[in-house]
Amino acid sequence: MATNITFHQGAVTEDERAELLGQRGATIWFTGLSASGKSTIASALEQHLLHRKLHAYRLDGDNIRFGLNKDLGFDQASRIENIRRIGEVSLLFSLSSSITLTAFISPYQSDRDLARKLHEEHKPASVPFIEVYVDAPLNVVEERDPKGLYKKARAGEIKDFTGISAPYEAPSHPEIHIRTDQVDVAGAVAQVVAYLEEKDLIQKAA
Ligand SMILES: Nc1ncnc2c1ncn2[C@@H]1O[C@H](COP(=O)(O)OS(=O)(=O)O)[C@@H](OP(=O)(O)O)[C@H]1O
Ligand SMILES: Nc1ncnc2c1ncn2[C@@H]1O[C@H](COP(=O)(O)OP(=O)(O)O)[C@@H](O)[C@H]1O
Repeated sequence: MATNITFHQGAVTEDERAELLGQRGATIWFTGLSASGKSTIASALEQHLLHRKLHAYRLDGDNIRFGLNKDLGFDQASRIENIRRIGEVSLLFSLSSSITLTAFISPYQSDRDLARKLHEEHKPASVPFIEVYVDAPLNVVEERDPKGLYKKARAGEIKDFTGISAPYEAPSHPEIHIRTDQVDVAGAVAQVVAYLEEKDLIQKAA
């Protein structure tokens, strides 16, 4: 049977992949308390990027904690392993030229730093890693409490709950700091898009 498939010699380099697909990957790592707005902002940003015809993909609890990481709970060791695996997966997505959005509490600075190191020390070329601190005070997220989890945590029905009975280490030097008690979702997305454009990670909108 005749085919018109053209075979190319040798493996595609990372530069060639970016050239062929018209975009480079990057990982945008959202971190913050439960109900701070990570998923809401990451979803809105994903939609925005897709409508600009950019490849973007969001990793969050729904597609990671119910699949790859369904063996993990919320004790410290499980959270460390959760974030370690997500760091590895996000690197692979970004190497495939996707703009990868991760939306996990990721409460420990050391774990976020490991994910960053994995991206930045990748050979032959580092992969951009953008830490986004989705920041809202505890009283605000407790007031939002969309899933009723803070109420349960206060009542002692959920143990090791971040912000109540488990720690959250706020990023000391995030690339982007979003105060979701002060900006709305559109404003938050605009903040990230402006950063991506300024760093030439995406082209400025026409
Ligand atoms: N003990 C405890 N502490 C914090 N969160 C809990 C807990 N138990 C369940 N949940 C729900 O799980 C979501 C957080 O999962 P993550 O994978 O983002 O957590 S972590 O990064 O491993 O810390 C978190 O979802 P988000 O609200 O989207 O952050 C909660 O809905
Ligand atoms: N500025 C804002 N940015 C993001 N979410 C907001 C904002 N203001 C209010 N919210 C609300 O807060 C909640 C955040 O929930 P979610 O995005 O699931 O948080 P997380 O993923 O951090 O747990 C949603 O109900 C959202 O509508």
